[in-house]
Amino acid sequence: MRKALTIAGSDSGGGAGIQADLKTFQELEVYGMSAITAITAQNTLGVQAVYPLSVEAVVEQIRSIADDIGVDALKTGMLFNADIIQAVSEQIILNNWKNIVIDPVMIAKGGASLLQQEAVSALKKKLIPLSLIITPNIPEAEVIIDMEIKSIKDKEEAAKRFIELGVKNVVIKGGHDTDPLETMDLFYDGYEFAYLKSKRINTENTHGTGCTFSAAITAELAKGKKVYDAVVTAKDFIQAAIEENIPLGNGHGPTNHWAYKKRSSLIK
Ligand SMILES: Nc1ncnc2c1ncn2[C@@H]1O[C@H](COP(=O)(O)OP(=O)(O)O)[C@@H](O)[C@H]1O
Ligand SMILES: Cc1ncc(COP(=O)(O)OP(=O)(O)O)c(N)n1
Repeated sequence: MRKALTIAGSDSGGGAGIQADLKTFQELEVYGMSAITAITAQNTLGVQAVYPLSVEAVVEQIRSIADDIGVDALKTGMLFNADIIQAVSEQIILNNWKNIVIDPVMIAKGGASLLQQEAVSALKKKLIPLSLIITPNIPEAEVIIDMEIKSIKDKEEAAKRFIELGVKNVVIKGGHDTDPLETMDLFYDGYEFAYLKSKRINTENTHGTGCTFSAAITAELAKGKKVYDAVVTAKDFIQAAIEENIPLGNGHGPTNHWAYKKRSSLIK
């Protein structure tokens, strides 16, 4: 059984964070494990409260997993502060883990901050150089790379600058693109660009799309897929999950983690 770890925050509403990651791991048939960095009180309307855990609590969870079960691939989501980023980076080096997916979560849909501003520098200096792939949305890429992204050319330039930070691959996601009909995720491995396009689904229920997308990449890497192939599967997974989104609550509802597998079994 292949094993995937998520180091991220808990979303009590179940649409994003640890909960979205574990649902995705399950659907893609890898064994899911978690190290929780923060507990959020959250629902479809937004984040009502954030309770970060201590560095010690985060490290102890990672150690318990590393010492006994092992990890084939891991992703990070909400890391909240520079001390947690430093500690997670140290654990990655100590365990010589290579299949590292960074979802540089910064701000939730309702505007709540999930990463302290001063932690961006630790993310750039400590964690990004250790990672196999990073999956920023456009606002996150703009903060990390410190440039405006308005066009495909800008996305390409930002992708090149990510590689200069030491990460091996990057996907700049297109959920925040202005095109009303299409989303385009730009993949770059330092050599070639690939443009992953899909029909934009007209829905408010997109809570947790970034978490689910990066968790799907992690699951596929854990199974031994090549990076680009993992990204292509993740794009199909998130497209199906958004198309069959679940209208729960009064705000941004979650995506449907069952949709991809349900469709695959119908195709067989
Ligand atoms: N309305 C939509 N229709 C189709 N795909 C979408 C839509 N919104 C987001 N996506 C896809 O979901 C994934 C997450 O993207 P994005 O929303 O940019 O991330 P985040 O949740 O981190 O802000 C990407 O693959 C993106 O193309
Ligand atoms: C605990 C937690 N982690 C991450 C997020 C952000 O998730 P994301 O997939 O970027 O989705 P939205 O916040 O845009 O819906 C979160 N909200 N909570």
